[in-house]
Amino acid sequence: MTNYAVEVDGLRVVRGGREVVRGVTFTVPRGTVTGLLGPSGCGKTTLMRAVVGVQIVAGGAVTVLGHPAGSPALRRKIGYATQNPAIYTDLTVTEAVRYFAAILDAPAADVGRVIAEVGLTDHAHAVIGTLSGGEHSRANLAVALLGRPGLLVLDEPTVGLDPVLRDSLWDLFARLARQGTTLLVSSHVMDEAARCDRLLLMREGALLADDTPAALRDLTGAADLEQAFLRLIRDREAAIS
Ligand SMILES: Nc1ncnc2c1ncn2[C@@H]1O[C@H](COP(=O)(O)OP(=O)(O)OP(=O)(O)O)[C@@H](O)[C@H]1O
Repeated sequence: MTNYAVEVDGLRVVRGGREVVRGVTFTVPRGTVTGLLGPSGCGKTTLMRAVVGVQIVAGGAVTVLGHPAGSPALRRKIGYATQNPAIYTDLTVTEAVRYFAAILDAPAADVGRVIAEVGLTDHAHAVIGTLSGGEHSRANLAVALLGRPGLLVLDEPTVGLDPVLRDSLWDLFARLARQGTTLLVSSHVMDEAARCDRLLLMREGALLADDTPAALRDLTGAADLEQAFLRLIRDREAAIS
């Protein structure tokens, strides 16, 4: 068994006639939280879609938990929470999570567990359409946790959450990683980068860096990761011109 949950080699993706992922290569070690960071439109969602196996790719290879991305063998091994919650708004949180648990063949006890893990126990019987944006996206995240998938791919799971909730979700991600789950989490909030074991910094469809937060600070001499990212961009642009 390889030590990597995700292996991406020379991935290229064309969308709307434009190459939006341009020959990206990286690995994600098992049992870690890897942050995928970069400005809006840099290709984070597209890269995640390729890992989940729902993106047509123009070139390269994506291997997930030892199988080619999109293989039927991976169907229950990946939890994917998209940016736009895909959960029925006319059901209660418990009804919706129970519905997906049945589809995924997840144990019945998982329903209460995942609702508690995203901090929605007090809203378990609220209709999803009446929840706030942050609660709605946490209900969506709960579905991704069903069945304890080996890989969680979470697209901006903390958008719209207050700092306390964001902090508790990052605690949850770290706890899941300690239990052996691998997490690939996108964000464009740089202060969340410090909570990751490894960072993939993306810009304009290419990877600027693939390292630990500490190594990125050392490499750039920057005090915080936002500055480190800006310095990497500046150095890259200076090298090109
Ligand atoms: N369905 C689509 N058709 C054509 N182009 C698309 C499509 N979806 C995304 N793109 C383009 O692909 C590029 C990468 O988009 P992507 O959604 O992967 O970026 P992102 O980094 O996730 O952005 P954000 O942080 O805003 O979600 C963008 O230039 C976007 O305009």
